[in-house]
Amino acid sequence: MQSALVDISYNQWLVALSFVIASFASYVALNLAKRVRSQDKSIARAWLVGGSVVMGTGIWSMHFIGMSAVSLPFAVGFDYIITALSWVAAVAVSAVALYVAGYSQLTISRLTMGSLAMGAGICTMHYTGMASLDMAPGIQWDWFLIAVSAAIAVTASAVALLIFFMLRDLTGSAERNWQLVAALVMGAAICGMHYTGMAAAGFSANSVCLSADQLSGDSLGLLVTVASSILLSITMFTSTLDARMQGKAEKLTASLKAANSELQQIAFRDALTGLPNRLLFDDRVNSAVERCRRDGTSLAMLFIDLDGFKPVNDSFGHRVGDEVLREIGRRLSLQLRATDTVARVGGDEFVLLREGAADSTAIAQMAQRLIDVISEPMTESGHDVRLSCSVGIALYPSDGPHEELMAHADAAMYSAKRTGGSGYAFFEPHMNAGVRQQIELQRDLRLAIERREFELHYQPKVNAGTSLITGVEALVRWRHPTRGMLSPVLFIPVAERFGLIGALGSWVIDEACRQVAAWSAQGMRMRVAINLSVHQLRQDDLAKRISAAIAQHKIDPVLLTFEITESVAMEDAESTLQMFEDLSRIGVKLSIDDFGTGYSSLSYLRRLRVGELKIDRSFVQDLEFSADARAIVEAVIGLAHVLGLKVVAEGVETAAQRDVLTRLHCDDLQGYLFAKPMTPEMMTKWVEGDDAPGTSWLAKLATTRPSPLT
Ligand SMILES: Nc1nc2c(ncn2[C@@H]2O[C@H](COP(=O)(O)O[C@H]3[C@@H](O)[C@H](n4cnc5c(=O)[nH]c(N)nc54)O[C@@H]3COP(=O)(O)O)[C@@H](O)[C@H]2O)c(=O)[nH]1
Repeated sequence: MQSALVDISYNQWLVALSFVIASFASYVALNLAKRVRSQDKSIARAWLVGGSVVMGTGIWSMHFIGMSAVSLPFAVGFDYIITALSWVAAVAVSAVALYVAGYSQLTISRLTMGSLAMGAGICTMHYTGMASLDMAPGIQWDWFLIAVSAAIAVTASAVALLIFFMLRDLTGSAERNWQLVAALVMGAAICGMHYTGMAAAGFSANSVCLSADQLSGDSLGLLVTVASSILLSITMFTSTLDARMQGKAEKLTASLKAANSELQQIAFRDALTGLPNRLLFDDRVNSAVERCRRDGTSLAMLFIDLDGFKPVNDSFGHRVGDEVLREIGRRLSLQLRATDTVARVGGDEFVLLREGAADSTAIAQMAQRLIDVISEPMTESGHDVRLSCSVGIALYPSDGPHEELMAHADAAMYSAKRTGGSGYAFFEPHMNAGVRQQIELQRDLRLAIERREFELHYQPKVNAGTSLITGVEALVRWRHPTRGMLSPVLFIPVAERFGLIGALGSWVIDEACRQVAAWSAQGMRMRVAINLSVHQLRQDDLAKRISAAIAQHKIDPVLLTFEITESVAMEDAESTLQMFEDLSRIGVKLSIDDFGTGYSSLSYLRRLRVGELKIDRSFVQDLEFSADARAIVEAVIGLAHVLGLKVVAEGVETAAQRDVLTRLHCDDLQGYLFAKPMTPEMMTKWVEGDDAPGTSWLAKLATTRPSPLT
């Protein structure tokens, strides 16, 4: 027979306190849930363990304070062991919650399993906690309210998980505000479960609490509140600090990653097309060759050179040319298989590497496909462009060691070009003759740059009217250890092709400056003209390098003239204009070499800050016999004078040529008639010539003299 139940009343302050603790614990729990998602697995694990203890303690204290809020008409106390077990249950619930929160996605099954496990844990904690009140007679339970409290526990857990996953994408104050709202909702849900659970318990009026002598006392609730609040606050502080540090570390890692990929992009990518550059391509070839050796497979290298790109660049301008190259890069990329690599290795040159090249028929089909896609018309900046390409193919291992593969593919490409372009050719040994020589020359050239095997020779220019020397042109020679003195015609193109012209050109500039300084020291104020190749002209720091050499040798910049061929000056008008501006700003003079072989426009010439035109040797040679050549030279001289430019005729070999040029008012003359290029020592003697040594550096050439040959 059941006895009458006592009316349970609650201390409202403690109820309110239990709500605050529940909300605080929820707020901290939401913070901790983010920490267990740390990238660093060991940090995540540490937060899971520590977080479960703290969060469990927080929830448990709420429950404990809630139990203490009940006022019963008899003394109560809590069984030590059972109370400790209820704490263990709270920690276990927290571990489940944090574990589920650690997943990157909340699936239905995770939500269901997680909330059921958490609900079960909360109920276990609560009812174990209730069981720590050892009552006689026992507590009379209202099973309906128990079921409701269990439902609230499961629902509150589900809501907590959902809220956490929803909050994850928020940042800053929005995140903090919503976290607070969510914590209050969760606090209310936890209290709802707890007090429903409490309402399910009925105590007989004649009950005695057998554990009254164990955990008890009025200040116990306060003690638990203070202890758990301190614990929660410390955890909250640590977690916030960790989040900040991790945020900073993540930002640092992200910016390091970005800087790294930017560096990679610069180092290994062609800036214009974004394709791999020569460096990256060589690296891929090395790896591919390794695989071929290991697996006994083969690979193909296709060298693709555009037919007709230069006229497009010249007529439509550099910007359209760039767009065309980008489009070609894109078209080639679309033809790639996952293991292929395509790179841009020169102005209009691309190379494609195909691993596991099955047979030559398949490769030929591929080459034809590349030609077809490149030949498709394109419209760039309103200009219709139609190009084609020549493709040279070299296979590994059949076409030789991999160091020579690109040169062989290149040679095959030239062979395809020679037969009219828009076609492909497989490498054949007879194509190799020139290639091998170029490779050897390139190798020797690298050593020569290190060993300084070069010399500058100087050829005078004389005034057509007075025959006074007006300056000299510096011409480089290579004293090859076995082949003797080599002409720049042989090695300058190789230096340009293999990227060595920068180093060689810098040496020439430095040596010419040194010689100007040496002549100055001897009392000879000699003007020296230096040739610049296209690659040098496109070096951003060219003006800086020249300035540095001028400063180092302490010479007057006006004594230096830089000669750039007309076709190079025309190739990229905008950047040429810019570079000429930069060079004239440092005080050096500029001259257009081989004039008449390119297609300069008058307006362009006016904008270029040049002071001199050099008429190409081919016109000079025809002067004696061709009226046309005379007419052209006369027109060029007239035009140059109108523009305020000095005219130099190069390649003057006969007295008759000299006389015609003098009659046409050409300013200066240069050629074998006066002297061949010579060493600086010979040049000094030649200059001093008939005059008493050291009296004057001006050699008055009344008649042509036999020239010292090199
Ligand atoms: N980028 C650089 N180019 C350079 C440098 N040094 C030379 N060069 C270029 O190499 C080309 C060949 O030069 P070189 O063999 O020295 O021939 C020069 C003269 O020897 C030759 N010349 C001079 N007078 C006559 C002549 O009466 N007849 C004749 N058949 N040849 C003659 O002409 C060359 C000079 O030409 P140019 O430069 O156009 O004034 C040549 O293109 C050089 O420019 C270098 O350091 N860097």
